[in-house]
Amino acid sequence: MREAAALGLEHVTVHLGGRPVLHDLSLDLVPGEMLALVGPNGSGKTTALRVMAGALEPATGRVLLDDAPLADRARRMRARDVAYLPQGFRSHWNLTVAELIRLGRGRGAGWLPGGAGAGVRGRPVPPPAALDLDRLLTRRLDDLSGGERARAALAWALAAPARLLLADEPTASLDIAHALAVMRLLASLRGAMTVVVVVHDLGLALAHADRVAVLDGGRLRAVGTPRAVLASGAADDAFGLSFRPVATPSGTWPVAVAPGPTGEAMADGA
Ligand SMILES: Nc1ncnc2c1ncn2[C@@H]1O[C@H](COP(=O)(O)OP(=O)(O)OP(=O)(O)O)[C@@H](O)[C@H]1O
Repeated sequence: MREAAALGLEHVTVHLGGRPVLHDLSLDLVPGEMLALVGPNGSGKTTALRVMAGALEPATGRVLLDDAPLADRARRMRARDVAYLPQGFRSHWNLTVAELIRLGRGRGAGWLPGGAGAGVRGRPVPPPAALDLDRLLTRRLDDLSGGERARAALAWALAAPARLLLADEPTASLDIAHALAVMRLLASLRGAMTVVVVVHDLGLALAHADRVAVLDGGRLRAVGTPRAVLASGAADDAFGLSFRPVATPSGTWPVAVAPGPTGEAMADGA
């Protein structure tokens, strides 16, 4: 099996529209980990992901993939190692779901229709059913709902042979059950792939990621285990809310909670 990718950002600064958007961002991904990137709107999550994907050149600093500058890698080689799922991904063509997935495979991978267990160069490839796509394979993208299209887009990204997945809000348009299924699926790829996922639902992020990175105002405010990040207060500061872990009937999940509209927690039994 090929090793999961190691990626590092070294003192990355990005300016967009004449404004600094990322400030001196340094972050090392642990090979095979799942890292959730969280932060308020406009905090720089998409920009950071684009830099990691090599889609955006930093003004200063550099990006290393397996200890070599990403910028030195030919675009085609980059695509073989890094699967980047942009926010609100749209295909140029009105393909069927199966065709879109084949397009992903065209980046050198092998999608296995309906087959689980086998994989791409040793990496397991989830079957379409893992994204609830098995009944949608012959449907065209324009005829799908937003959430169905989002799941097809993730399948496209996962069909690549990449060892690093950069997924920008893959759960944004999904219902709670599909969002949970996607996070569980990404978590199941740990070890074989390094996964960075931008997610707005802090509960999902904290419950599934090995580590969480909090961006705020283009700066990295905290990075660490969900428990440590929650305890650091970085999320509270970034969002201006109060989050805390709660015990659930299924165990001690670090679920993020915020006050209700009145500023009060919901009363027991309400
Ligand atoms: N092309 C651009 N030109 C100028 N400013 C930009 C450009 N793209 C993004 N920005 C600005 O950069 C900042 C970071 O944007 P980015 O998309 O990285 O944020 P984000 O954390 O992903 O936000 P969201 O949660 O809303 O998706 C924002 O203030 C945004 O307005």
